[in-house]
Amino acid sequence: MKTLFDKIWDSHVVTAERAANPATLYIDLHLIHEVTSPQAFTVLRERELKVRRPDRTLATIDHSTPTLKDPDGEPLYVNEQARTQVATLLSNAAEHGIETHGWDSAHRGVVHVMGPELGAVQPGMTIVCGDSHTSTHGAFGAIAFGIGTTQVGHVLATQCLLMRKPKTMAIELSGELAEGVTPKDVILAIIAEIGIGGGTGYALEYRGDVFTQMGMSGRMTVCNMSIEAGARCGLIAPDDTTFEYLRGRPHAPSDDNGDFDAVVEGWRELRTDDGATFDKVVRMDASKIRPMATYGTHPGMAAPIDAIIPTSTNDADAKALDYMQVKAGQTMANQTVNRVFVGSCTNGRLEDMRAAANVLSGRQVAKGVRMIVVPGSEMVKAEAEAEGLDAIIIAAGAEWREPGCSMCIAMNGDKAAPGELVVSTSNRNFAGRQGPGARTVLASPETAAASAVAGVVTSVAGLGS
Ligand SMILES: CC(C)[C@H](C(=O)O)[C@@H](O)C(=O)O
Ligand code: SF4
Repeated sequence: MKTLFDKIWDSHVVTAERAANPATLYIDLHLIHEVTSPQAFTVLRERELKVRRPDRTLATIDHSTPTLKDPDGEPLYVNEQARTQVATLLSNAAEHGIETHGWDSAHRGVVHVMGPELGAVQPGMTIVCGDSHTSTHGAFGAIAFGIGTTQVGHVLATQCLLMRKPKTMAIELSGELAEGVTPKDVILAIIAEIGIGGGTGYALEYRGDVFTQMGMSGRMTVCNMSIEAGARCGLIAPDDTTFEYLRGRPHAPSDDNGDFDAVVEGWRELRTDDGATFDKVVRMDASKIRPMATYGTHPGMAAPIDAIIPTSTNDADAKALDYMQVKAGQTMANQTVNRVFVGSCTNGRLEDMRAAANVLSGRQVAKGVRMIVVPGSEMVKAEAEAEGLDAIIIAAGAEWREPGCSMCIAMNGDKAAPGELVVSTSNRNFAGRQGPGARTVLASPETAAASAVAGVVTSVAGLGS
């Protein structure tokens, strides 16, 4: 009897872990972007090595790409460094024959949005990327984790990675979600419960009806933030929702002649066997989860929007409250909002755009609030526009931008001013993440849009009708 994680791990071990030596793990898919790959390609060049499996490598540009273009359609780079970083990725990938989604691709986007959209991410795979939020892809029942630039080089050269096997942790949610509670609220509640170090050393498996009832978008939101609980990867067993999402996508197994269904039969084995044991089990009651917001400077400092901010028990937490200009005993509800960002690999998918547009429809962004909505990929942008979501968002007074990481990390110039409070659908609220001195409040797209309308932090319910 095995857990899902163990099944996938065992089927990818090339050489086993022995006392001093980590296991050698075969990697099925290597995603690359402009920030963490340049150095790795330089090393490859110095050693006169080739990319071992260009066909298992997929490149995109996302972090340093501007979300505004000039009237001629040329991207407005924030500086030369950003332009060079993007150009370097494009030339490295071309030189090594890697499928690349640059400015001219209808599939360009944040790496963790576009990879799944292409159907490149599949159940049972091992997936890496020089990016901590690679955990996102665990939503497909894959072992997916972030690696450093040195390891990016190793994988480019060998398609393998040295790694020690993590322990396994089940996160079991029972009961049903209350109305208005979203996948983002679920993962924020989980991180608030287990803490930002709670998952360290573990691979998480999210279990229970709450997750099986989520669409792929919601599952990706949850798995995306596994790393914020300290776990390098988090998985959800694949099921019909997963298989139907993948059917017909460009990189998925062909749907001709019943081929896809034959592959699905194998994928159905990818679940934790009844009676298999985890190293640790965390149980939570899903019905108690409420719309969440962060109040501090890490994602574990999260609570229901109208819950009292707890008194700090250590200096770091006290400093975080100071930075956020909030006090223990207050709530996040009704804190004045300056900016709203909807986007990122956590909440930049079509469902998230719909959620934001749904709240904004027939309403106006409050005076003094600047809201930008950034689709996670060109596909998300095109699909959202086909549904008319851009028109709703623009009519409400928000900006509709080009796809990319944007204000999630503020590397491309999209940032908040010092002291500004940003309600953001991204995954990290670290001090300065969205610009020096900027204060980030993590929340769902629904809460972000409602807060934009109200001008203060609020859930959708708080807007009234
Ligand atoms: C730039 C990249 C290495 C980084 C990551 O690893 O996650 C970024 O995507 C982030 O979200 O902080
Ligand atoms: S959207 Fe944010 S979290 Fe995701 S890859 Fe980009 S910078 Fe990292």
